[in-house]
Amino acid sequence: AFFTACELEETSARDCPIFALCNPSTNESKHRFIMATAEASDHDEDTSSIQSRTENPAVVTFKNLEVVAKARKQLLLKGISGQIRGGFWACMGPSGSGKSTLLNTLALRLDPGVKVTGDLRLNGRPCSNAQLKRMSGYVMQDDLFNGNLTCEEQLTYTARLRCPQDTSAAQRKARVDGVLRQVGLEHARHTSVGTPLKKGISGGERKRLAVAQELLVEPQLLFLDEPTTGLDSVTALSLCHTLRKISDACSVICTIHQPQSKIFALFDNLILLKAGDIAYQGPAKQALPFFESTGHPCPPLTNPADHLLDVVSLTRSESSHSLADVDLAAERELHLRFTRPEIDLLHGADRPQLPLRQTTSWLRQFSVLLDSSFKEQTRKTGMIAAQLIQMLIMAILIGFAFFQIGTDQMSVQLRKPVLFFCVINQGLFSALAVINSFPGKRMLALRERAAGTYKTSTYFTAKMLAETALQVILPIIFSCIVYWTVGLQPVASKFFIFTGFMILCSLSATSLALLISAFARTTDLSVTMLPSMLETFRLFGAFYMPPASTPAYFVWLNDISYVTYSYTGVSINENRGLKLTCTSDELEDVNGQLQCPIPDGDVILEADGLNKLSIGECAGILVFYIVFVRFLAYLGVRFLKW
Ligand SMILES: Nc1ncnc2c1ncn2[C@@H]1O[C@H](COP(=O)(O)OP(=O)(O)OP(=O)(O)O)[C@@H](O)[C@H]1O
Repeated sequence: AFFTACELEETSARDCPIFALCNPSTNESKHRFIMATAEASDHDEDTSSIQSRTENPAVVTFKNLEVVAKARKQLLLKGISGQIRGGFWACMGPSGSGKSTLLNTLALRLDPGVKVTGDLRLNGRPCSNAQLKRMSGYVMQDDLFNGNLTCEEQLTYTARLRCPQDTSAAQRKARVDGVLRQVGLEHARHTSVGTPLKKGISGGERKRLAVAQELLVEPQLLFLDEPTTGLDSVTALSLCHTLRKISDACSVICTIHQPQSKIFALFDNLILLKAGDIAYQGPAKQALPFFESTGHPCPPLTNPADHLLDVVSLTRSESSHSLADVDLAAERELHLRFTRPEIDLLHGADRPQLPLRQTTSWLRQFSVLLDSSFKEQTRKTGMIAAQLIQMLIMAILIGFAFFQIGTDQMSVQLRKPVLFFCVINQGLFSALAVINSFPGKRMLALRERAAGTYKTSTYFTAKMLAETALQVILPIIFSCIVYWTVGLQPVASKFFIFTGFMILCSLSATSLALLISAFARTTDLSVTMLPSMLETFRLFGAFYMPPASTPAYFVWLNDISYVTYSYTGVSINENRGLKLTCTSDELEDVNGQLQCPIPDGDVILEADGLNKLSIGECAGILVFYIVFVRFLAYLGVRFLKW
């Protein structure tokens, strides 16, 4: 009775969700009507059967679009053609059929590993990457945020970065409030997004926040890569209801795996892919009748989306059972029936050029990013506390293990390892902190760059500056404890120089960690590479193997190790002017004069070959090292896209 009621009133499928399940009693009559439309549309040159509720939608037209994976020469999209024009579009297909490839190709977010040929037009005109990203939004499958910011702060920073520079603070606030309302996130505006250590908004709310970010600048096209993945059915449906509402104002196209029937009923149009080719393209509601006409009726009470996926997942090996002939015939029929639409590449060319979003200046981007990075840093209280406690424990351990080493002959044996250990310690902890956090941030930066939000250079400079604060404060505290507990030379200038080297050492190690993260990309690979790099630099760090005794073929390792310059710097600082004492038993006769075996620090420096450079030269080399290695890391983030 319910089906009949829906049918009689000609209620749309989305208003009558159960109708979305295949209903044998209605298929036949509907079929006749829809096939007529489908047949008519076969000859419809401009694919006019496309369902659009969007006023003046942007028209994306693609013709003979071919995508080839360069390495394997594999055809990922097989010369497909179509048009996207307003409404809520779903791109469905079995896993590996090319959904993400198509979405990324249309959004011009191309993987460097693929080659694309064919025509792609926006409102009948060729469109550059810069143009498209200024008028479209793209929601990735893995939404990335600054987890320590609240939803409202996240959107406010994005609005400051993406809205035209002359937008007033009040206008931005109104826009942020508007999108929070639009995506149903008002209740969570003051909740932080969350980090692995601190629970924040839910998975569904994260997706909504990702959509809200894109809506801030009123895009004409919104691309979403599997927005419902990882969400429960109720949350997924609610998100799709929101997306459908959004599609009243802009074309929304998403890839989706296996939508429940209620979600399927929300789609206006469908692109169904099968092994890189389009098996169906057109109104979502006409998909079932179309496939029925090709010999694939939807079994009773089956989710239409499941049925469509079953049909396009048919393989010849699967069909080699008793129904083989029927299946093969049906598959052939499917190919014959779906005539590729005639695509008019110039469709929409008569419209005025779509307005481009203005970009913000470098300085504006820098100040917003610096502000948000500082805020993020100050909120990482757990992480900062852990680093502080770790540093305090190490400083106290070193301080009391080498407590007041004094100036006797024995102190020579203790002075070298304590100085070297301080250098190593400063490098290790700061480098580990960076290596664990940077790869995630790098992905966020790449996403924002792809969206045209900010430049890599602004992001990198702001982030470096914000993080340097912590990398400077911790070594200062460390130095204050260790220097006086160990009893190094009690001279103020020497204490400041020692502290300066601890800071330079910490910054050098973090620079190295940044470089590794920038090239290795993932935390796993970075964590694997960092220790071997640090160990190499420790081995060739002028302590175990003084420069004078380093084999000639390894001298270059000595030269590129930041440990060499840090250790040499603190050694010169500590040993210059150091007068060593000895007991009367230890006195030696040298040229008729009684003196200590090692009378002063200069003898130690000479014996270890550490007197080739001055303190200023060591500090200068470290400053150059920090700038150079960070510049290389920037190039890695800027140009490597793997
Ligand atoms: N850069 C690339 N190099 C080589 N092969 C690629 C590349 N990108 C995608 N592919 C291959 O293209 C095919 C389609 O991939 P795509 O990610 O588009 O599929 P999908 O339909 O989105 O799959 P899923 O639903 O599982 O995410 C897959 O076989 C994939 O391995």
